[in-house]
Amino acid sequence: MNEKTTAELEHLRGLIDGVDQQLLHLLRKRLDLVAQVGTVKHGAGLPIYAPQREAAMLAKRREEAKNMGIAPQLIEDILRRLMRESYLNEKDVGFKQVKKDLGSVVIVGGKGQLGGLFSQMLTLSGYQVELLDKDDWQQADSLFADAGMVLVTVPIAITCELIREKLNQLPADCILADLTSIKTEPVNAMLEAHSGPVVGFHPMFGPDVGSLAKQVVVVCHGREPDKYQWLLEQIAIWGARIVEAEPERHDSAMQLVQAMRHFSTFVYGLNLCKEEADIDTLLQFSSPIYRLELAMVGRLFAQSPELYADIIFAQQDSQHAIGDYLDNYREALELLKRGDRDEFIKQFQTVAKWFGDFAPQFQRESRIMLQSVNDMKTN
Ligand SMILES: NC(=O)C1=CN([C@@H]2O[C@H](COP(=O)(O)OP(=O)(O)OC[C@H]3O[C@@H](n4cnc5c(N)ncnc54)[C@H](O)[C@@H]3O)[C@@H](O)[C@H]2O)C=CC1
Ligand SMILES: O=C(O)C(=O)Cc1ccc(O)cc1
Repeated sequence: MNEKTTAELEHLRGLIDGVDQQLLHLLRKRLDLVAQVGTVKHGAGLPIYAPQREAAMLAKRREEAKNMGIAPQLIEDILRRLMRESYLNEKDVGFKQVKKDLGSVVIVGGKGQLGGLFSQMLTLSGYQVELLDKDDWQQADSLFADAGMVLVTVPIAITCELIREKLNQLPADCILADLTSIKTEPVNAMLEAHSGPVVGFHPMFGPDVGSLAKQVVVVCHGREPDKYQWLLEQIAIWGARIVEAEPERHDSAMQLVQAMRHFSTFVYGLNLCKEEADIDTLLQFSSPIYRLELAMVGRLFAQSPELYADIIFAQQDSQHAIGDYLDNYREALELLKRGDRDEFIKQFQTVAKWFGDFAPQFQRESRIMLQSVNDMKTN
C-alpha cells in the first residue's frame, strides 16, 4: 500500500470511528427512552412485548430505510436486536403484581433450573416466594399453611408420586400448579391430590432465555380457572404467549416436538462419538447449516441427561413415533443402496409439496439464522 492510500484509509476509518461513537450515544439515548417506556408499562401493568407496536414500528422503519437506499433487512436486524436488549433490561424495573392478596408462593423444586427462573420472575413481580427443595420437607407444613399457590417443578420421574404423597393436604383455596414437560399424568395427579384450583403449565423454553418476551407457555386447565386467571395475566405481562391445550393434545404434540427431536439429536451425538469424529475438523469444514446443527446437537449434551431421559421415556407412545422414523430412515437408506436416484427425487418432491408454503417460509427464516451463525465466526 502506498502512503497516499494509507493516509486516505486512516482518514476514512477515523470518520467511521466517529460515526460509531455517535451510534453509541444514540443507543444510550434509545435505551434510556425504552427504560422510561418500561416504567410506564410497569405502572400500568402492560405486557413488555407489544406485537402490534413492534410490527408497525418495523414496517415504518423498513419503508424509511428503503427510501434512504438502506437495505430494509439491515434496520430490521438492528431494531430487533435492540428490542431484545430492551426486553432483557425491562426485567430490571420489575413487573406489575397482578394478584396482591395471594399469600406466599411455594416452589417445590425451587432450587433447580426452571424453579430458579420462575422464582426470579415471581419475586420481580412482588410475590413472596418460598423455596422447598429436597432437603426442606421438615418446613413443609408451615410453608403450605400460608401458601396461596404451590408450584411443582421437580424432575419428571418423581413428579406424580410427589404430588400424590406430599401435596394432598394443601389449604382448600390454594392453587396447585406445575411446570412439567408432560401434562396428562401430572394434571391428573394434581386433580386427585387437591380439591381446590389446579392448573398445569409447560414453559416451552429452557432456563437460559434471559427474558420471557415472545416465549410460549402452554396452559392445561385443571379446575376453577377463575381462581388462577390472574396467573395467566401475570405470565402475559412477562411477555410470554399463552397457548391453551388439553393435556392429551399437548402430550401427543410433544412426541414429535420433544421426544422425537431429542432422541434423534441424542443418536446424532452418539453416532459422532462412536465414529470418533474430530469436532475441530468438522468445525473447520462446516457450512453455516452444519455449524447450526452442531450447535443444536452439542447444546443437548451440555444439559441434564436426567431431564432428557425423562422427557423421552415419559410417554410410552413416543417409541411409536421414533419407530416410524427409524422405518422411514431404513426405507430411504434402501433407495441409496439400490442407487434409486429417481425415486429419491420423486419422494423429495412429494415432501416439498406437502410442506407447501412453509418450505419457502422456513428457508427465509433460516437464511437470517444462518447469517447470524456466519456473523459469529471469529476466524
Ligand atoms: N430445564 C428445562 O429446560 C425445562 C424443564 N421443565 C420441567 O421443569 C421441571 C424441573 O426441571 P429442571 O428445573 O430442569 O430440573 P432440576 O433438576 O434443575 O430441578 C429440580 C429440582 O427439584 C429438586 N428435587 C428433587 N427431588 C425433590 C423432592 N423430593 N422434593 C423437593 N425438591 C426436589 C432438585 O433438588 C432440584 O433442585 C421438570 O418437570 C421439567 O420437565 C420444563 C421446561 C423446560
Ligand atoms: O433449551 C433447550 O435446548 C430446550 O430444549 C429447553 C426445554 C427443555 C424441556 C422442555 O420441556 C422445554 C424446553
